[in-house]
Amino acid sequence: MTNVSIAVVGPGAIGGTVAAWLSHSPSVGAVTLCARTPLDRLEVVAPDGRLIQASPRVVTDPAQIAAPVDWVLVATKAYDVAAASAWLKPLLGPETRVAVLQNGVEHVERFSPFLDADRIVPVIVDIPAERDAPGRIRHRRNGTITAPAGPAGEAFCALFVDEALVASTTEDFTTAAWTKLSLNCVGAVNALTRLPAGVVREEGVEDLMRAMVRECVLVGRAVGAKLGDEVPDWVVERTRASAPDSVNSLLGDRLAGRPMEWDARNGVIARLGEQHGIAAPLNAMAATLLSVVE
Ligand SMILES: NC(=O)C1=CN([C@@H]2O[C@H](COP(=O)(O)OP(=O)(O)OC[C@H]3O[C@@H](n4cnc5c(N)ncnc54)[C@H](OP(=O)(O)O)[C@@H]3O)[C@@H](O)[C@H]2O)C=CC1
Ligand SMILES: CC(C)(CO)C(=O)C(=O)O
Repeated sequence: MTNVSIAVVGPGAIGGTVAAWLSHSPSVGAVTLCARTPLDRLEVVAPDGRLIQASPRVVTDPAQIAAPVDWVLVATKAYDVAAASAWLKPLLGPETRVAVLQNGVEHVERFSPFLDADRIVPVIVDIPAERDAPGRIRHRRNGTITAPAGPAGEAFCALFVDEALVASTTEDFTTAAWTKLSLNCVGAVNALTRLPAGVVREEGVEDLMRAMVRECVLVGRAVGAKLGDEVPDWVVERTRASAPDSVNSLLGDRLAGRPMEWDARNGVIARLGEQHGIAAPLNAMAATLLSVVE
């Protein structure tokens, strides 16, 4: 398919990065940014230092949408989904699909109150990106995008052509989502300490992170994810490999005084753990403390 029309709801760190790259994709026609805070254009510093620029149409009110699009990409934070859903009505035609680019494991559940579940394409993004100002983003390292196998997931992945964002489908989306949640749950350590990735090098922090991930692994297995015993070590290695000054999106929210995705990233482990008789006290504590300090 060529000349695909796309609307990105929530052009922040992830939405802005993806929109900038898609604006240069040969299969993509018009890109529209559905923003809460106005922005003039996108400038993304790519992992190799290139400046990727794009000037898509920016709208700040659903009334400004004149026609439906082929794809809606929602990249707001999980806690902004209800407000973001106001964009859906004018953007949806009979064939429109909605890709949800968010962290957590509840992409479909989050959007089900607002739209038919068969239109929703849940997407896992592993793209470290930091927004310095509206439309100004540092895309720190080449990223991956993972969607479920099937025609919709494949059509979505086909939009991405640059090696900076490698998109692929998986037959086992549950495992992909819980693997990413394993990585994300330890972000609470950064948000609670207000320290970037380098905090992993402080005494005792690696062990705390492994223990948090072990809870995630046990709950993930209970809901069908295939997570090996090596996942806690993998998370620590990945965190150690990040630039010590890199700021994950949870810490980014805390530093900016915004709400935080403590429920989507830690609370969910405790909630689903409780349903399956698995205690997850570290993640429960992280969620509670983050809810208090936000
Ligand atoms: N940043 C990262 O490195 C990664 C983030 N993620 C996940 O991706 C998702 C998005 O995160 P991220 O890009 O960091 O978040 P950001 O806070 O950078 O961006 C979210 C954007 O959504 C906008 N928004 C909120 N409500 C609305 C609304 N009603 N209508 C239109 N726009 C709205 C915000 O507007 P405003 O400009 O007013 O704040 C902001 O531009 C999260 O689930 C996160 O966990 C996943 C992988 C990596
Ligand atoms: C793992 C990481 C840091 C980047 O993909 C992320 O998911 C986030 O910042 O929320």
